[in-house]
Amino acid sequence: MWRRFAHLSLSISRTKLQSLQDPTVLKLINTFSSDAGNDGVASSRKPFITFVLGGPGSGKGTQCEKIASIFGFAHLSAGELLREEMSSPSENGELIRNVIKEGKIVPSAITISLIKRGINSATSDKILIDGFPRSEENRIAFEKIIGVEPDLVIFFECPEEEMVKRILGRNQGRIDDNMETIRKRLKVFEDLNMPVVEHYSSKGKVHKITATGTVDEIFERVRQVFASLRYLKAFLSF
Ligand SMILES: Nc1ncnc2c1ncn2[C@@H]1O[C@H](COP(=O)(O)OP(=O)(O)O)[C@@H](O)[C@H]1O
Ligand SMILES: Nc1ccn([C@@H]2O[C@H](COP(=O)(O)OP(=O)(O)O)[C@@H](O)[C@H]2O)c(=O)n1
Ligand SMILES: [Mg+2]
Repeated sequence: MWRRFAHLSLSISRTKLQSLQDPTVLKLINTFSSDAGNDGVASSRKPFITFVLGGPGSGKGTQCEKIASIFGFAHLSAGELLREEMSSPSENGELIRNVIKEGKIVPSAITISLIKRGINSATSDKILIDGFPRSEENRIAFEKIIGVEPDLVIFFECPEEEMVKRILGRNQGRIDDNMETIRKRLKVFEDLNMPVVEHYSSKGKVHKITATGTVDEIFERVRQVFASLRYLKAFLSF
């Protein structure tokens, strides 16, 4: 069982922290103080899990790399893990290829087993899970198998035409970066991924980031969210 993540070995009192009146900090105090321990991953300590969501091409991967390098998070991209699995001699390779080519969602059991392996081998207990959960089915299966909810959800909001422009300029040779698959991915995003964003919004876990502008302008918005985590960390021993 994971130990309480920030098991209240506070250097100052909870009351004093709450007197700071910063809504992000208050939300995180509640998050850190709740015991969501489970045996879903093989760590004695519950990792701090951030889901990073947004439409295809909204800049999730780009921003995650910066968050990882500046704030010391491990970055697990669900799409990247699936592409690696697809290219390895895996029994699921053909299935994954067909699903990705169609812009659909790979069965949760496959994706979650890759994520679980990633969490277990991560060198940081702060984890970014990029591009997951992509559907309510993904979300419910993760919460059941891993046994925790995310501590934080970042949602990149970006207009469709900007996402399409970025994907078409990405040039990574991906089998799904063509106009026919992009259309399907945008529809899957609206139909299946937005309900996940709405679910976590209703739980007060979502930080919505306007994902237009330069990479650095967007990162400045992201940085503020993570800077408040770091600020909180100064008061908590974890
Ligand atoms: N703010 C931005 N402005 C212009 N291009 C961007 C921006 N952020 C990312 N890109 C580029 O857009 C493409 C998609 O970004 P990526 O991070 O792969 O998005 P996602 O992971 O959400 O699909 C990449 O080629 C990336 O370099
Ligand atoms: N949780 C996930 C994540 C990705 N995928 C598949 O992998 C594809 C690429 O995901 P990705 O996250 O790399 O794509 P981008 O949003 O980064 O462009 C998706 O369109 C899905 O087909 C999935 O099935 N389940
Ligand atoms: Mg990506």
